[in-house]
Amino acid sequence: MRFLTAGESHGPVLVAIVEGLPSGLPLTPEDINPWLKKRQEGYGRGRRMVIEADEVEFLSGVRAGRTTGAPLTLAIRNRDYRNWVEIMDPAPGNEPRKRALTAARPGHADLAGGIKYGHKDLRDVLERASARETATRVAVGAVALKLLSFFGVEGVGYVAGMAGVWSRVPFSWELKDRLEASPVRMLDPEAEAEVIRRVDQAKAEGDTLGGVIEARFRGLVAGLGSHVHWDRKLDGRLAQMALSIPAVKGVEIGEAFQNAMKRGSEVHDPIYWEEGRGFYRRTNRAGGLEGGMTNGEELVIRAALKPIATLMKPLPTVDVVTHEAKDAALERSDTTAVPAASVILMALSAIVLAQAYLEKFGGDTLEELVERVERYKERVRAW
Ligand SMILES: Cc1cc2nc3c(=O)[nH]c(=O)nc-3n(C[C@H](O)[C@H](O)[C@H](O)COP(=O)(O)O)c2cc1C
Ligand SMILES: C=C(O[C@@H]1CC(C(=O)O)=C[C@@H](OP(=O)(O)O)[C@H]1O)C(=O)O
Repeated sequence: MRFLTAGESHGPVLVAIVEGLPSGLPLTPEDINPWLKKRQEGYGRGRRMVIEADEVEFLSGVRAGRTTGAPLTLAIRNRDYRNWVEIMDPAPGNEPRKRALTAARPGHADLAGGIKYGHKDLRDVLERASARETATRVAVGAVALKLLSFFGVEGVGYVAGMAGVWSRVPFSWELKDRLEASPVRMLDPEAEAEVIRRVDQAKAEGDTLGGVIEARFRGLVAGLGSHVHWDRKLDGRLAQMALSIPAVKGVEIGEAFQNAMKRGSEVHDPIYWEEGRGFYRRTNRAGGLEGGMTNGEELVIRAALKPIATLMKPLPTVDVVTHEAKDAALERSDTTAVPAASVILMALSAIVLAQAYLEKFGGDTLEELVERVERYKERVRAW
């Protein structure tokens, strides 16, 4: 399964084309829209999220509520486009550019993208660098998650810490639904209250915030990915996907950074076996991955998000046209997007996992795939 996305942040529409899905997968917008909504939410988001109400349209690949096996085209319209029609017009003209951006924002793609593609109006960079693009990828992730549900796999994304405050309530699947009621996708009400206070404070001071997000999957079979070649290692593939989320600068599988400072005897998860259950662990410090493969335990991936780049109290920069020292450009912006990013991390990880299932089990129809996964599960239980 492969996919491409296209679309600008303030253009008419965002699209994704997904190729390689099996036929027969039940799929309706209701499988996708709740995830798009969650991606828009979270305390600290800016005014853009009040304008948008993301909903997916199927432009190809689905008939009568099931995938056909043909490329699936997902489209999400930008409601904000009506305010940008002239500025985004593809026709020649629009010179001098309206709302041109020339004071490159430190931390955003503006300067490097401008140099690389030769744009002195840095809006030509911003429009595609914007995390708006993640709406389409989350839509693809929701399709992946739907596919995974037929293999008994479930995923969740939440915030481990943000604004300098860690959640002290460890994640458990029984508490999962509580996340939907938390404006910061945290399980710890005390931490949540303190985060909200700090977001308000940062906003009032024209500043921004980052955090640490976590995604988990349960129900995965052992043996997804492979140890035999670098580009088939699942940890590497998950990390690449995670690092492609705008503002993500660090990735951790399991308790990687804590483990690095301990002895092997304190870190590695002893192996046990039980009739009817097969191999299992009583601890999961490895985060469900060994040798670039799932080991049958829960998959745990964490990622670090830097604070948002656009500051309302701007940092010093240089104008790319005049070379004058200036304050960085002010654009409407989020104060923080950590809760949204946790949903993105889960959805994008689901894409990598769905790809790994499709590679291992093949099959052109959902029925074939499910049959093969079930047979493999039985074999592994008895192995
Ligand atoms: C959901 C989400 C929303 C974001 N919103 C903003 C924003 O409003 N303003 C901003 O400057 N950066 C925002 N970012 C981060 C920028 O997109 C990102 O920093 C930029 O593209 C540069 O890429 P890099 O940080 O990965 O180097 C957001 C990121 C995510 C994941
Ligand atoms: C639009 C989204 O996020 C945007 C990501 C973003 C950035 O620079 O990455 C900047 C802001 O864009 P705007 O100037 O239009 O408000 C965010 O709102 C979204 O997540 O759907």
